[in-house]
Amino acid sequence: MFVFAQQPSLANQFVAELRDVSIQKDRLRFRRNLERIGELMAYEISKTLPYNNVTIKTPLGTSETQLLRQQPVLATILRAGLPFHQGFANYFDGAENAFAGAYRGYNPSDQDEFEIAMDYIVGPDLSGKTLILSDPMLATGRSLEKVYHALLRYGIPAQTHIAAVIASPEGVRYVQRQLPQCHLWLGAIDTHLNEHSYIVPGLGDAGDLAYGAKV
Ligand SMILES: O=P(O)(O)OC[C@H]1O[C@H](OP(=O)(O)OP(=O)(O)O)[C@H](O)[C@@H]1O
Ligand SMILES: O=c1cc[nH]c(=O)[nH]1
Ligand SMILES: [Mg+2]
Repeated sequence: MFVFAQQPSLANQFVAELRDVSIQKDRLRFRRNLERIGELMAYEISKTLPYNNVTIKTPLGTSETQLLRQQPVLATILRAGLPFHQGFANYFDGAENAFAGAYRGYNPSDQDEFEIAMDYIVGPDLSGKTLILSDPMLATGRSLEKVYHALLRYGIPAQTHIAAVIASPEGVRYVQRQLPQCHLWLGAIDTHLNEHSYIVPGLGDAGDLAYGAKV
C-alpha cells in the first residue's frame, strides 16, 4: 500500500487544500487539486508497470530509453471520480477508459442506511490489461467493490490498482479483505467514519464540492 501522507510530497499540499474550508469552496481549484493528485499518483503507479527498451531516432542520432509496454485502462466512478480520473488520463494519455455511475441510494426511513446504486457502466475489454480504478473517497469501500466486480464483465485484468485521495481505516480494511488482489494507492488515511459513513476529518462531500449540491 502506498500513502502520500506517509512521506514528504507536494501531493500533501493539494490534499490539504481539498480539506481546507477556506479553500475548498473554490470549485475550479477543488477539481484541479483532484486532477493534480491524480497526475502525481499516475506517476507513482507508472514506476511499478512493465517497460520495453526502445531506441528513439533524434535529428542527431539515437537515444536508448524505456517506454511503457502497454497503456492501462483507467476506470472511475461518477461524479467525484471525474476530475481525479482526468489527472490519470493526462499522464496515461493513450489509455482506454471505463466509467461507472454509482451513488449512495438512501433508505427514506433511515438516512444513515444506504445501498450503492449503479445504473451506468461502460468499458473496453479488460482481459490481461492493467486496470487503474480511481475514486477520490474510500469511505466504506462499497462503491469501489461494487464497481470493480461489475467491471469484470469486460474481462479479467492482469493487475488492478485502486487509487483514492482520502480513505477511512474501515474502508481500507474492507477493500483489503474483499479485493486482496488489488494494489492500494492513497493520499491519506483518516481516523474514522462517522454515523453517516462520512470520513472524519475527510473533506465533506467530494461530488458536491466538485460539481455542486444535487437534489
Ligand atoms: O466508500 P463508499 O462508502 O462507497 O463512499 C465513497 C463514495 O462516495 C462518493 O460518491 P457519492 O455517492 O457521494 O456520489 P457523487 O460522487 O455523485 O457525489 C465517492 O465519490 C465514492 O464513490
Ligand atoms: O466522506 C465522504 C464519504 C463519501 N463520499 C464523500 O464525498 N465523502
Ligand atoms: Mg457525493
